Amino acid sequence: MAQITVAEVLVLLKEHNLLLESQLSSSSHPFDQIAYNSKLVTDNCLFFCKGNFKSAYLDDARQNGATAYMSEKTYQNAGIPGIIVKNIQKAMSLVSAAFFGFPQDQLPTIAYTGTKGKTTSAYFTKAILDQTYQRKVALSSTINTVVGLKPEDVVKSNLTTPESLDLFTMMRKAADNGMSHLVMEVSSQAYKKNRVYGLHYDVGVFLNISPDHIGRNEHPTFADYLHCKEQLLVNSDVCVLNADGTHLTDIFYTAKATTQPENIFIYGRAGQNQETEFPVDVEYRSLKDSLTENQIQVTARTAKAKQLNIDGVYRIGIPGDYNEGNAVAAAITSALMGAKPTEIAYGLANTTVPGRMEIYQTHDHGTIYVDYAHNYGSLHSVLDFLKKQAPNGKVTVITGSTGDKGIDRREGLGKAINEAADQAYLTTDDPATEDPQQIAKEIAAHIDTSKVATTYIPDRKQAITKAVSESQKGDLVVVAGKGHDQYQKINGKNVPYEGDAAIVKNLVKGL
Ligand SMILES: CC(=O)N[C@H]1[C@@H](OP(=O)(O)OP(=O)(O)OC[C@H]2O[C@@H](n3ccc(=O)[nH]c3=O)[C@H](O)[C@@H]2O)O[C@H](CO)[C@@H](O)[C@@H]1O[C@H](C)C(=O)N[C@@H](C)C(=O)N[C@H](CCC(=O)O)C(=O)O
Ligand SMILES: Nc1ncnc2c1ncn2[C@@H]1O[C@H](COP(=O)(O)OP(=O)(O)OP(=O)(O)O)[C@@H](O)[C@H]1O
Repeated sequence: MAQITVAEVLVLLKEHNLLLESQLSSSSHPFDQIAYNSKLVTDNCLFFCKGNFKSAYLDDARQNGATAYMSEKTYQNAGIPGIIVKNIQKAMSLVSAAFFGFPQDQLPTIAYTGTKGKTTSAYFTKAILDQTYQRKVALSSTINTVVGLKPEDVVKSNLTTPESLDLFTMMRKAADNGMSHLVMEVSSQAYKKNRVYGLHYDVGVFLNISPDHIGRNEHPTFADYLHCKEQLLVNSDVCVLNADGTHLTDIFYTAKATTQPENIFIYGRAGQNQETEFPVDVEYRSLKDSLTENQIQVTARTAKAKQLNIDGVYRIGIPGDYNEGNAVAAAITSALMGAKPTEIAYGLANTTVPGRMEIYQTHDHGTIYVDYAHNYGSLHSVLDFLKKQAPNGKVTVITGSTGDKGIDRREGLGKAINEAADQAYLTTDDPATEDPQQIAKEIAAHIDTSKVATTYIPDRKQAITKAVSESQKGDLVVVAGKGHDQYQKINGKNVPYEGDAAIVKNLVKGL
């Protein structure tokens, strides 16, 4: 049973210079539970007060069995003693790791960060390593969290990277279930909010960065966004970097500050004019990229890369030329964890990722793609790819954009549509407290509507139905932004929604 004593908590906090005051004397009395949500508190619990906290939650926690609290401020009438710390998020992460017995020591971890491709790369990696390690690969991703082999060990995720206490809980379960590795996505918010403070990874991958998540409640500036993402490299033993993205020099020197260059692997597309003074270790070239799959040739260029033993031709079961880079990242990280080329080949050919370039064929109408693209970088990649693949077919996109966050996405989506789509249906996507029609207008402001026929249909299902049923053979229709999400976030509520994939799946039956 997981436990931690008061003395252990205090030593840990002192070691990290986080302790301000303790109203508890250092003792070997253990806490049986730790929690940050008062509703989940049980007997003899150490309760963390963090975030948008109300003192009523502390009363609730005490009534449910909390015997001490930890917080950045003192609550005079708490009725239980407090441990006051400089930074509650950092303290909670450190205490959670210790409470659960440092599960990361039993679970070699591959972590992905990047503006785009984290989920896809994580799924590729899990599919490969599942071959090598008899499916015993745990996963922490935006879509699902996997801690074991039973159906109940797979649950839907709430965040891309969970709160620290939840992350260490899942890692403990995975280790106890005999899982051999963990593949996880690490968002920039996870660093901003210290959800992964103190966690080290065996391999950390920096996929790419482009402006996103900048604004209210997220990152104040691009520099802050980049800084947060780069923390993954500072906390990784081996770093894998993509030469095809921007800011490589900055990213490389961040990695080099804590990692020997022989443990830094750079991969890139052959013939690409990369922004790099560093040699590319693993090069790939596209042999085939079609509307249904890719094929790549991977070649090691340096001595350390040759030791990975991954040279060869690989088929990738998910379309989109940008998935070639995601696949190479997964091949490198899997090889570092012991995967053989046959296992890499199987994993890359057989991975599917819910809501990422899912293909739905019709008999007499167009081909429909359900994809999670919801900013400039991703929508541009998808539309650009499809336009190149079907120069004579019409490319139609159905999309909206979120309210109250990612405001700059509206311009980005409009730009991407303007560059490569022939037709756009603007609709609703998690408008929160905003008016979806106003959001659509802001997207449309960046579209030359004399060139790209643009229509606003508020009901998302109606917009999808119209676009799909009007498409002709050879046309390509992209339903972008929501994938399998089964809700619309409206005025603080998750309003049930069928999901793009479910709607399209039903629609194409009769077409
Ligand atoms: C702004 C922000 O980061 N908020 C996160 C934060 O919220 P918070 O700590 O302020 O929590 P809160 O819900 O306001 O409640 C305050 C505290 O009171 C407690 N409480 C509350 C009610 C009660 O009855 N009793 C009680 O004890 C809560 O458990 C909590 O500890 O901690 C919560 C988990 O503990 C997160 O769910 C929440 O993420 C919000 C919802 C969120 O969606 N964040 C997004 C921006 C995010 O992190 N996204 C990234 C992906 C983006 C990317 O790709 O970069 C992600 O990793 O998912
Ligand atoms: N390497 C890439 N470069 C550009 N676009 C990509 C890349 N990989 C995936 N995409 C696009 O981004 C979308 C989201 O991909 P994925 O879920 O793998 O990324 P993510 O980093 O997990 O995204 P998010 O943070 O939005 O959850 C895909 O549906 C696809 O449109």
